[in-house]
This record gives sequence, structure tokens and C-alpha cells, in this order.
Amino acid sequence: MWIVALLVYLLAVFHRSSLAVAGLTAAERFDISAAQLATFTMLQLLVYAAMQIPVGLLVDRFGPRRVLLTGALTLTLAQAGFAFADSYPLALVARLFVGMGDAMTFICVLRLVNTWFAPRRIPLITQLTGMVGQLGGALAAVPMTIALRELGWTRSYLIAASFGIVLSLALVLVVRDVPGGRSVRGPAMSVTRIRASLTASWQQPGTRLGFWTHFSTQFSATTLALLWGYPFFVQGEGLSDHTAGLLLTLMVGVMVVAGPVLGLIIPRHPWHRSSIVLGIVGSIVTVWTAVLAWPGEAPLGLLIALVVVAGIGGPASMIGFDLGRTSNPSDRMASATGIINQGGFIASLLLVVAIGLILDWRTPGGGSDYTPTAFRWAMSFQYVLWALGILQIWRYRVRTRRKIMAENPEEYGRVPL
Ligand SMILES: N[C@@H](Cc1c[nH]cn1)C(=O)NCC(=O)O
Repeated sequence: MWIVALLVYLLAVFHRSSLAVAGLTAAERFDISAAQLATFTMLQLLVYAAMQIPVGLLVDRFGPRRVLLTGALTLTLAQAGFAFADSYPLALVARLFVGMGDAMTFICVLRLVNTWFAPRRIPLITQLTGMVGQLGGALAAVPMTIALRELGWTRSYLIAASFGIVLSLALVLVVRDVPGGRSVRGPAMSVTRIRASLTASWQQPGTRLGFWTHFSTQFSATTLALLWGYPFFVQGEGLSDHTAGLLLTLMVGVMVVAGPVLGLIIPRHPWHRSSIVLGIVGSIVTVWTAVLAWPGEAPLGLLIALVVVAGIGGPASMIGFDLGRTSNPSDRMASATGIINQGGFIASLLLVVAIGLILDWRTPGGGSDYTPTAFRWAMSFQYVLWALGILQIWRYRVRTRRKIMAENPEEYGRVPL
């Protein structure tokens, strides 16, 4: 069941990333500018983030199996629509639905993991889930480039969409919500209930600690991977296309390796989760500072260090879900996960937009001939997000500990809270 659900998530990440290598082809096909191209990414991130809480509530109400199936079918239809889209507005609508279907997968997979695995295995399995999902991004790069070149736009995207049909069938046949039943339903959702569930989740300092953990750790890697990494390395740091591509691939590789390592460390040191997060964010800030402060182009070794620490931030964001898991009862788990999963995507969306705006502002004469100085300004926007994130992690870690001390003093320092 985990493998089938995991493959649906991998497919969602594949569809999410499948435009990254098709940028130039898309610009030609729809006759659009770079800003219009970036709108695809912004729209996807926006829809993804906006859907997290509704999807969390739907999972609590209708169970992960039904919601995951809806997500897989939405992705399939949206990607098929994208294959046939011949105008920019139609393509935007298709990407909007890709974002919607994508938003329905991860929360469902986490819910299934939380139901079917023993608690002590959950952190590792959660990390493995994130890790395998990221491979979808890597798979979208090379095979999609080859497919676009050899088969053309429509056939490439249709073939990508067709995997969804097979996986939807497997999902119907294999996945069960709970040991005793194929599908479960939670209590009906009145507006009052929804508000109560969300308020209860949000009032848990552990949920907010999870949200700010997710917010602070993953935006650097997500922004580099989905849009700005390639232009930053090529135009901002003077690397060749090939080296820029290798650096971004290395970042995915680091995510894949770091995920299970963190998954093994976290259950052994549950009391130090937020310290580990602060350490990782601190390393990301330090290496970015060295890159941005370097006079002229940064040496390749430093840029490698940058993608390594930024890559570790991806799996580190999963610690946010673990904090949510240990702070909420199971019937509120999906809505808490939905709240937490918004964090990194809101931060990434803000950064994607801010970088675009600052680049335009700092580029003399407009156009997309961005200078290294413009990139330095633009990438420095991350300090705003890091400062906010670190402050909030600190605040909510203090509150979480205070709450445990007040409610369960004998457990202080022993339980994974
Ligand atoms: N931070 C990611 C997952 C991840 C794991 N390793 C690297 N990144 C996340 O929040 N995922 C949610 C999703 O829908 O992908």
C-alpha cells in the first residue's frame, strides 16, 4: 500500500517539475515571455499552498484513499489537458489543475504512513517518502528532455499523463485507509466543526513549530529547483549550462541521501528536533552569506557547498510533519499536516515572486539580462524569510516546552514532543 501511494506522490512531483525542462519549448509553443513562463510556477505554488488546509480537512472527512484517488485522476486529466493546450490561457488552467491534483497527494500518503506503520518507524518512513518523491523531480528532467525532443509536446505530456491511469487502478485495488476497512469517513464537516478543528490544530504550539520549521528549511532548495537556480548559476555566477544543471542534480541527490539519515537521527533525538532544524537553517544562512559576500563569482567548491546545505533543507522540512504528528491527536492529523505543509510553499512562493521583482528592479534597462549584482540583491531577500522563520521557531519551541512542563512535567525531556 505504501509503495502504491508513494508512486502516486512520485508521479505528482514528476508532473509538478515537468515544466522546468520544457521552459524554452513552452515559451515557443505559447509565444510567451519569461515573466509569463514564471507565472506557471507561481500559479502552481499558489494553488498548492491554498489547497493544503481544504485537502487536510477532506482527508479527515473522506479518508486518504478517496482523496488520493481524486488527486491522481485530477493530475492525469490536467496533464492530458496540458498536452493538448494550444494557447497560454488554456495551459494556465491546465497547470492550475496540476497544482490542485499535486496538493492532494502528499498529505494522503503521510496519513497512510501514520496509520499503517509502527510509531517508532514513522520518522524514517516519512523521510523515505519525501526522498522517493524527490526522485520524481529528477525523473522529470532527463526523460522529459529526451521525450520532448524525440516525440514532441503532445505525445510527451500524454505519455506522462498515462502513468496516472495505471497508478489510479493500482490505488483502487491495493490501498486501504485502515486495517479494518477499505475506506473510512470522519464525522461530517459543519463550518463550526471545521473552524474548531483548524483552531485546535493551530493552537497547538507544536503545529506552529512544525509550520515554521517547514517554512524556514525548504524554500531555498525549492526556489532553486523550480525556477531561479539555473539562471542564478549561469547569469549570476558565470557557470556553464552544463555545470548549472549538474549542481541542481547534485542538490536532488543530497535530498535523497540526507532524507534517510535525518529519518534515523530524529527518532533517537526527538527532544532535539528544533535544535537540529536551527542548526540546518544556520548552515544554509552561513553558506548563502559566503556566496553572496564573495567578491565576484564564488568558487565552484562554495557553490557545491551551497547546493549541499540547501538540499539538506528539503528533508529537514519533514521534521515539521513529525512535530505536527506528536502534537495532535490522529483525527486532526491531516488538518495539522495541511497547515504545516503550507509553510514551505508559502515561503517559496514569496521568494519566487520577490526574486523576479527585485531582478527587474535592479536590472538596468529591463529585459532578462540579469547582472550578478541584481542576483545578489534578489537572493538577499531570503534573509527576510530566514529572520522571520528563526524567530518563530524559537518562540514556538519555548511555548511547546512550556506546555509540556505544565501538562506533563514527568515526561519532560523523555517523550517525542
Ligand atoms: N519538503 C518536501 C519534501 C521533501 C523531502 N525531501 C526533500 N523535500 C515537502 O514538503 N513535500 C510536500 C510535497 O508535496 O512534496
